[in-house]
Amino acid sequence: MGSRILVVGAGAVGGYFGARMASAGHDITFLVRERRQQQLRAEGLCLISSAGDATIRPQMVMANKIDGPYDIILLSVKAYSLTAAMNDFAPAVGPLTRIVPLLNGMQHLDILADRFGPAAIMGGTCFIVSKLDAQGRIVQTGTLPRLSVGEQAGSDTPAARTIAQTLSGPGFGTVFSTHILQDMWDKWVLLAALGSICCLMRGTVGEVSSQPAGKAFARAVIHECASIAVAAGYPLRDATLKGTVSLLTKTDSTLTSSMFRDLLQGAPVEAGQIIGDLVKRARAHQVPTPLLDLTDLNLRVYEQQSE
Ligand SMILES: NC(=O)C1=CN([C@@H]2O[C@H](COP(=O)(O)OP(=O)(O)OC[C@H]3O[C@@H](n4cnc5c(N)ncnc54)[C@H](OP(=O)(O)O)[C@@H]3O)[C@@H](O)[C@H]2O)C=CC1
Ligand SMILES: CC(C)(CO)C(=O)C(=O)O
Repeated sequence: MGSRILVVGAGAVGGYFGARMASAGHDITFLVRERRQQQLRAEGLCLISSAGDATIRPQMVMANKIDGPYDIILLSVKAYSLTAAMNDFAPAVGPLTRIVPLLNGMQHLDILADRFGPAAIMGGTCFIVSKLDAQGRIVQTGTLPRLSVGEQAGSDTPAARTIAQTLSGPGFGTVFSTHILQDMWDKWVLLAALGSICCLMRGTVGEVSSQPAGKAFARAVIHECASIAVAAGYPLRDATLKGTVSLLTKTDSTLTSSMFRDLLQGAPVEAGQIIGDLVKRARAHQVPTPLLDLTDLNLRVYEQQSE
């Protein structure tokens, strides 16, 4: 019998990967709340995607109807929804359940381990540019999305490989990683730098980099983020760092971070998870981060205005 998979968060990320896996025949159930359930019942779960549009009729469950443990929980809520989500999906966690979080940043790993035990929590990360439109459809743009999963300890076990094989489908690539914490740090450096570039300058990568001082600014932000990774014991490989610099200094790039897109819509942002936690780690290692401090301040003011 195949694994029972609960996707927690039928939004831009979980909805995309979950729908793709469901269309490949995996046993996928989405944990949803009232409003999203009604929307998905009425319209289906619709993907508008560079990898091909699709609409599925998703299998859904509300928190009070969870009927026992699932084998895998794919977690894709925003960081500020994590505590409430953990309370909601707790009945789906049994002694053998593995939780694969796709949140950006790192601090959710400790929060999840405190609640469900370290053995339940795998490492995970994803590359996807997606958002929900006004009708609740998932709009994915750009290159083929990718999901990476692995044991936090880096062990290569048949069980972990099976989970990676299970979390697969058309319309995205899956990587089984034996260095998932490094992958998560690599992604965090990229994302914190991208978030800082876009949020501080209120523009796309290309809009910033095509200004005279833009590339130097982008490089300085990346350097700050990367130096925190070094101090934390997860230095980026030269090729990874070069790739990040190249991606974030392209003058014709329309890339933005999901945090910036949220900010433009006046929505809550994951400032604490993506920037605040990185600044905290920088202070702990005495790494100076004047540009990230500015982003942190900028986003705190935004959050205060939104209260
Ligand atoms: N979007 C992107 O391009 C990328 C995002 N990420 C990361 O992925 C994570 C998820 O982001 P994203 O998918 O964009 O966010 P979205 O806001 O699009 O989706 C989050 C979903 O979680 C649901 N949710 C929250 N709490 C609960 C709960 N208690 N029970 C059930 N559902 C719940 C929300 O449902 P409801 O409608 O009920 O509020 C919403 O549909 C973030 O950490 C983000 O940084 C990573 C890579 C790219
Ligand atoms: C860096 C990027 C665009 C890639 O997935 C992302 O994670 C985000 O915007 O949240």
